[in-house]
Amino acid sequence: MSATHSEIPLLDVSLAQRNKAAFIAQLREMLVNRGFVYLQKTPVPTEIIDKMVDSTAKFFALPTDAKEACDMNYTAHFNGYLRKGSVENPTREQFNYGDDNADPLEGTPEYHKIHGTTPWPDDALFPGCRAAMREYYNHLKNLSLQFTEYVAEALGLDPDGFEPLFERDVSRRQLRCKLLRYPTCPPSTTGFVPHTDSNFLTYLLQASSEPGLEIRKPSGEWLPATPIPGTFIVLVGRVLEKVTQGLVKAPLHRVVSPTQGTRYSVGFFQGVAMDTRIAEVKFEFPQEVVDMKRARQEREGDTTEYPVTENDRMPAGEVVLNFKLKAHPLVAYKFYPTLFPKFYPDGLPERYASLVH
Ligand SMILES: O=C(O)CCC(=O)C(=O)O
Ligand SMILES: [Fe+2]
Repeated sequence: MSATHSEIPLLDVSLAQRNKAAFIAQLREMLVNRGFVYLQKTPVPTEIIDKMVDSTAKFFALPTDAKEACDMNYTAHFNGYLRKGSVENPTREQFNYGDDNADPLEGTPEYHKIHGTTPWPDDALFPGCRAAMREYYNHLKNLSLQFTEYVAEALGLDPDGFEPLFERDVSRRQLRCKLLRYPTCPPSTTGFVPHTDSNFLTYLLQASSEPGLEIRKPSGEWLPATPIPGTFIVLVGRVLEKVTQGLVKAPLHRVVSPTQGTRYSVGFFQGVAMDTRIAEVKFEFPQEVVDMKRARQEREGDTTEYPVTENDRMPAGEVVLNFKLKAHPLVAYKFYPTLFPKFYPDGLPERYASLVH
């Protein structure tokens, strides 16, 4: 079943230049009432998107040993290739990359190591891979900087209202690109389990025509997030939900594997500064927006509260690192020896022992 047009909130980003007030009003309605938006007519040029779509398929088509030469377990930074077969990725393959000029600064806390270089494929095997992906990253970075201002305005803050959450040095922002490949599977095979994103905002490019992404509606039904060429789906993450006390909600979403063809997607994940402690950041939102939230909560019977948790008192980078160390035992073993025993008191799980080298 495909989604009806009215269920897909399409936002024309070029409207911001022509009629800012109308644009902000539309964005506010979409953010508060849905938690996701399809952006169309963004400043990201079509040829940059096309090149990224092409590069994504080409990366995964590399021989296995070329992909494994970029294994995520070769660096401390959770960038690189992740073969299928792990608990979080039973069927899909993944490649993560971040900023190439981002190795941790001397004397910073250990969790600053989450930010760093990427093991790229050999340029002789895939000429131009890194350049095309870097170009896409830079465009998405600019989009995220601009869109964050729009989100602040839509929620009644000044355009730079969310700045206290982010790294002051724009070159050290917590941004990561994640390429995904979902192969053909039997009907109803999970490609990625239902989850909410943990970050601030996610900008998702569906890089093929195969369906599969679904977003849960408040009624509990799953809405197919049909791929629409030239659009990015922006999903609210849990940090944004938390710092707005639920003015905007992080939508639950999942991927059902394709039953024919191959599905590709590219997520661009925007996180807050590594040293930000969510509990220490406070915003004042106008009554008008708070009233929209109340109306939505009443409609949906939503009584969620947002108490301060232990994680909210910790630096955001430490929260991310703890989560990643649980998912990547070999990286914990090789690069975080002082933290390793806390997460793996019985040592490295058996199936990883053969991979230590
Ligand atoms: O592949 C997709 O379209 C979505 C992936 C996703 O939700 C995620 O990796 O967080
Ligand atoms: Fe997600």
